[in-house]
Amino acid sequence: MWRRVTSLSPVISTSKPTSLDQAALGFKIWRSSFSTETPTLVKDGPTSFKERNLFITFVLGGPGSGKGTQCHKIVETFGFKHLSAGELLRREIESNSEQWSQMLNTIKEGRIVPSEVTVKLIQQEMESSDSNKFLIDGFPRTEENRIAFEKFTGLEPNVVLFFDCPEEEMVKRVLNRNEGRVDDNIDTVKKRLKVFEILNLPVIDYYSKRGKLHKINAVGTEDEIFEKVRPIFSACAGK
Ligand SMILES: Nc1ncnc2c1ncn2[C@@H]1O[C@H](COP(=O)(O)OP(=O)(O)O)[C@@H](O)[C@H]1O
Ligand SMILES: O=c1ccn([C@@H]2O[C@H](COP(=O)(O)OP(=O)(O)O)[C@@H](O)[C@H]2O)c(=O)[nH]1
Ligand SMILES: [Mg+2]
Repeated sequence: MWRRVTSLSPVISTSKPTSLDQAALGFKIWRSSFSTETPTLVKDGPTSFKERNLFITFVLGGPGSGKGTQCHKIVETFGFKHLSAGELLRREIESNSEQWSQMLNTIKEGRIVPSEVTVKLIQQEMESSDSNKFLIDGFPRTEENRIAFEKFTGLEPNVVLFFDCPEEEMVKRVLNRNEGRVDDNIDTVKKRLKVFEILNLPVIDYYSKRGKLHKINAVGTEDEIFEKVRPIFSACAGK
């Protein structure tokens, strides 16, 4: 039986760091030097971020819920710069960066890469872009990701989108995605769904409580879903 993973009152506490939660899920933990108390990135972010008056959108949802697809439509219509956290990690793996094999194993097992790595990649992309409107797709995945992003960039999202999709539909879409991804197989998808429920729903809950969350029913055609997304940005973009 598939369930709809939309409960916003998770049994798991929202305030604990992910390493414990990942351990609770039975995962081996990728030990990183990272701790939110010992930053290796620039704490509070580069001053240029504050001067740039950025508009940040986080795009969340389970695997296959349509985040990337809707981001492309938002970019076409509203001209955001799209940063997919998963794509940035896959690019790092392909470039044989220092920790590529740990990243690859983490993704294969559906676990979450340490915040230090992901935040650094996102921050670098934001620094090198002229855009002042960013769609950050598939991040933050955990409360620890969220806290690390805020701490190191000094930024918070203006808007958070949550594509709410039944598990059965997400599984069907992922297994038909056909992009040759190492994590698009039934075993990894089951793990990713579990990780989504335990680690990502608390982040969604956090933004819901702060009035930033736009929950969108992600069942329907791509165009039907985009018609629910459009009004969220029309108000600020005049379209
Ligand atoms: N509304 C939709 N209905 C059916 N298939 C969809 C829909 N939106 C996206 N897809 C397809 O589902 C797969 C997963 O979509 P994607 O945007 O990559 O999701 P995510 O980034 O959330 O994992 C892709 O093959 C995509 O073409
Ligand atoms: O902030 C992130 C984003 C992605 N991932 C890893 O990258 C995988 C693929 O992420 P992506 O967003 O591309 O997957 P999608 O949800 O779009 O299918 C995830 O399962 C994680 O293993 C991660 O560790 N941290
Ligand atoms: Mg995606």
